[in-house]
Amino acid sequence: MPKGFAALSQEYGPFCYMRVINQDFVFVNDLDLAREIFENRGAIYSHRPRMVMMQEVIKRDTLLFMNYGSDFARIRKLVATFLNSREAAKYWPAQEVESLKFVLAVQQAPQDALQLTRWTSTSLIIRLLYGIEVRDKDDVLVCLAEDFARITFEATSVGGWLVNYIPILRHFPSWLPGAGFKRWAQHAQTRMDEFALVPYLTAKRNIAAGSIAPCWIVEKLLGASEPLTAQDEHDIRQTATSLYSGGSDTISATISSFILLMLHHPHIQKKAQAEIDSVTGGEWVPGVRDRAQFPYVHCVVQELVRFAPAVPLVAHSLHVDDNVAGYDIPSGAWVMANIWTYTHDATRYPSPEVFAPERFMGGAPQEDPLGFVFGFGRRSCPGALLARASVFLNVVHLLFAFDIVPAKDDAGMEVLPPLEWTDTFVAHPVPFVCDIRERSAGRIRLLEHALDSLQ
Ligand code: HEM
Repeated sequence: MPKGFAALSQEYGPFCYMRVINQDFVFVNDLDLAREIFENRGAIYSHRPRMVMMQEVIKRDTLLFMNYGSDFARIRKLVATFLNSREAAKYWPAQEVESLKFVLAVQQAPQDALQLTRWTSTSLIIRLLYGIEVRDKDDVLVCLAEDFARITFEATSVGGWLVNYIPILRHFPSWLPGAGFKRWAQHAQTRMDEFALVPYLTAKRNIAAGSIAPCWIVEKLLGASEPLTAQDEHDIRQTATSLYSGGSDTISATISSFILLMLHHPHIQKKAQAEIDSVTGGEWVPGVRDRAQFPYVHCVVQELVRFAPAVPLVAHSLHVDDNVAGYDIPSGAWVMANIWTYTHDATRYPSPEVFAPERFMGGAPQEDPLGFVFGFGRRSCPGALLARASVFLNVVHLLFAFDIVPAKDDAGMEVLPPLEWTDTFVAHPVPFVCDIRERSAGRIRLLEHALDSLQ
């Protein structure tokens, strides 16, 4: 999908307009224009489009789907009590624990590396929000996060549901012929309710039993100076669900992309490992506070999010007609930030199809994609700092411990999986196999020791 939309941009330029049935779509294909629209004109362009299936049939009210207004402001303010730049370092120890657990689990079951990326990202967010430990990759909370991501994609896919274009259909009873979408929605709603309620009710039970680890929910439920109203509790639950849904799939996709890209670029893998080895001597395990000592690893992370942005396309909307650079943008249009196109713009990133961390080094580095792959303006990703620290940790710990190499087929030939990504809202590499080999037993012992000292 992103490549398809990028092709549209090459054909039609910085703006591309299309109408599907009765719905207007505007693709913003140029980064400067995106900044003008989503940042300078953020007071107008911070709504989300009307997505009837998601918002009104399945009735999801997570932050990602909320309109800009007073409810949004209230939830975003609560989000800021969990994620803000002053408190980011507070989470580093937990992030280091989760990253080390992840790498040690990969050592035990390298064939499960991709599923383990889902486990580690879900585990981190669940632990910080709800104080619950997610024990393994088959845990119900990991499955719920996976289902949430799948249902979100299916419910919001453009052209997927007639009800998105003819909203009155949402009033059809589910037994009528042609109302199969209602039955699908009922199932989706049940699953999404479970996603919101299972961790929340588990945390509340643990609070009642006096057996909960420090976490955001405890701070909010027990730390309030006045008794909580039903609205307060609803907001706390909604905020936690918003963060759980925003955080689990995106980091997992980024780390899976990293593994795939390392298979294709062994010389870059070796260069990053050489940096890690020269700094650590292979004798200590890096943490978040050591980031500045690994400039090349940082460039690998920048190139990773440029080459394979986890969220390649983002929809904003507006509630008044507007005109930008001579183009009319009608009220209610889906105004799409075509992030994949910005990261593959050859005028900004020469030879964009080449994976080259070196583009961010030297006296004239190319623009840092971390400045825009998390979105724009008032809707930009609140989890960016947390994500940046976790991606760094996962990358540096994987490279410290392993060589990531192609698997071999029955004839002993190396199999290099294709560089292909799913066309879902969060883009994962198409599932692939690879071989992940320990660099030395001593390094694994160091990781175990680092984990013991943090727990
Ligand atoms: C590599 C990891 C991540 C990437 C690439 C990413 C990217 C994005 C993007 C592009 C948006 C939409 C911004 C816009 O509309 O302009 C977004 C929204 C959001 N993200 Fe992230 N994200 C990541 C990790 C996280 C994490 C770890 C969390 C939570 C802990 C999170 C929570 C959210 C939420 C709640 C929203 C909705 C914000 C709103 O609608 O106001 N994200 N993210």
